[in-house]
Amino acid sequence: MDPNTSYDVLIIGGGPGGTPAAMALAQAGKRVLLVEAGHGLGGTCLFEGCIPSKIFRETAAKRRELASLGDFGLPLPQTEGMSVNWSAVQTRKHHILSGRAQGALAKARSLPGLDVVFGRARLTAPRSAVIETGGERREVAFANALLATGSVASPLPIPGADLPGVLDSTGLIEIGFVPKSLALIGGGPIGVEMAQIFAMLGSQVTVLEAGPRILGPVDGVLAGLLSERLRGEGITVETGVSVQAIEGEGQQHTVRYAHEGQVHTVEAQVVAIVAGRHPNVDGLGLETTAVQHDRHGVKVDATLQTDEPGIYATGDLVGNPMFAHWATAQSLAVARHLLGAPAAFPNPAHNSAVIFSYPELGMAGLTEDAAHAAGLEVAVAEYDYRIDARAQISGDAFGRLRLVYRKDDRRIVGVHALVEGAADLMGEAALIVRHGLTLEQVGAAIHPHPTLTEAFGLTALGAK
Ligand SMILES: Cc1cc2nc3c(=O)[nH]c(=O)nc-3n(C[C@H](O)[C@H](O)[C@H](O)COP(=O)(O)OP(=O)(O)OC[C@H]3O[C@@H](n4cnc5c(N)ncnc54)[C@H](O)[C@@H]3O)c2cc1C
Ligand SMILES: NC(=O)c1ccc[n+]([C@@H]2O[C@H](COP(=O)([O-])OP(=O)(O)OC[C@H]3O[C@@H](n4cnc5c(N)ncnc54)[C@H](O)[C@@H]3O)[C@@H](O)[C@H]2O)c1
Repeated sequence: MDPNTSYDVLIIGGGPGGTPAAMALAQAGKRVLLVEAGHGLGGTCLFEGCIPSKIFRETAAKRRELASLGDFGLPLPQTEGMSVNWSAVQTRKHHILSGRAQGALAKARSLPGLDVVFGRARLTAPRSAVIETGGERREVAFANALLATGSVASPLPIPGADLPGVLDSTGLIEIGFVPKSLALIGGGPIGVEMAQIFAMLGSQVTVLEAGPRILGPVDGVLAGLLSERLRGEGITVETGVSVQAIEGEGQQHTVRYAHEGQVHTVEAQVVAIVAGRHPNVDGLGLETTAVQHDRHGVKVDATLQTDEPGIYATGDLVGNPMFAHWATAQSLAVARHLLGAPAAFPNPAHNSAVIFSYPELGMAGLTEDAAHAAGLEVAVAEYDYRIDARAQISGDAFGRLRLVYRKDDRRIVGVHALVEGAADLMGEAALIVRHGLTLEQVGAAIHPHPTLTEAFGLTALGAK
């Protein structure tokens, strides 16, 4: 075999589902080809998702903080209606993104066994692929492949969805101004995060959600509290709607939707469709292999192997859950598996995540509903962050902690926290559910005072 065109492992997609496996396999001595269609390593998470959206949130949160400084004995003049230098925010974003992409590429290029190629890969048979870069074509053979091409925004089949001024989440990440008004179609993690970011920056925001509530799969009590918070901050949240059409052009749009049998309209300068994402299989050449997929994702077994022996898939391409850290955990597990090492494939019952709403909503393990659906007999111990010392000191004593535990052995199977700072509580939460700690074990740990994490011990000790 030609060593220039033949690889131990071909990895398609340089996001969190592809790059970690590429590096781990190359570090272990495998000859690996990593192909990325974009212009840098990092995927949706780095260029259009996790990182840029949190960069925007940081600016929005700082603006909000400045506006509340008077409550902390620091009255500043003219914080009300403070303008936002949006081009400076976008420049800061580009700076962070390019620095991170350069760092990832430098690390990848330092590994002798790893070839990184920027181009589009397409499978041509179960053990071969073609890579197209500009006008050039290169054919490669491989022993194993990992497909990690992620997901793309799902379009809405309604009139006006393809109007030039109607954006998806990538369009919002690239937007050149803070809109006066913004209508978001979809109240999932993207809709909620964007709603609060732009509302904090001064936009008049409407969220139109088809389901009975925003953030359908998360803890219902916390989603309800967050929904109240959004409404209290002037965001219009409509649930149970059926969006019918988008009209308008340039800077003025009208969204028509039905709600409880009545037709309503909302006017907005910018409309964004953020109604879910689906696996990115287009042009991947899956039809030349036995790999099977449907609209939810590529079919895989417990070792993330597809129906084509030797070809694996990870991350958003496999479907829900769609999180960067989940994609990375899968990627590293596939690498270990291919190296013949014991691999712990990630278990959804142990996943953790944070919705970067305001306040943050963190979750690890099962919700109460998911535990019941799994046939577990569970109870919930709750803590109200209004009485919490740290939350009171921070000036935002709002939110709830909910520990879902099994009634038989008092093991905690789910941790759900809505409080500003919840993101940093999820490390402990992930360990609690991953290792099945009991209420008594968590209660016995000494949590420092005054911190938000104290609530874990207090809630565990106070459970019936
Ligand atoms: C607005 C937004 C905010 C988000 N925020 C968070 C967050 O805060 N936390 C979190 O955990 N998750 C977040 N996510 C989800 C997260 O971005 C994804 O779950 C994660 O990026 C999935 O990683 P992946 O590697 O599977 O796919 P991707 O990151 O999408 O990477 C796939 C890569 O494959 C490349 N590719 C596609 N086709 C080909 C081809 N034929 N040849 C070569 N390369 C190809 C693409 O260019 C892309 O770089 C967010 C997503 C969005 C859209
Ligand atoms: N902080 C994070 O970890 C984070 C942040 C953003 C996105 N993400 C990930 O990215 C993925 C995509 O996020 P998303 O929010 O687009 O998807 P989602 O599928 O999680 O939510 C989409 C929402 O849109 C609603 N919807 C669907 N069709 C609709 C319609 N016609 N009209 C109105 N509402 C409609 C759905 O009911 C749902 O509530 C998610 O899987 C999520 O895990 C994660």
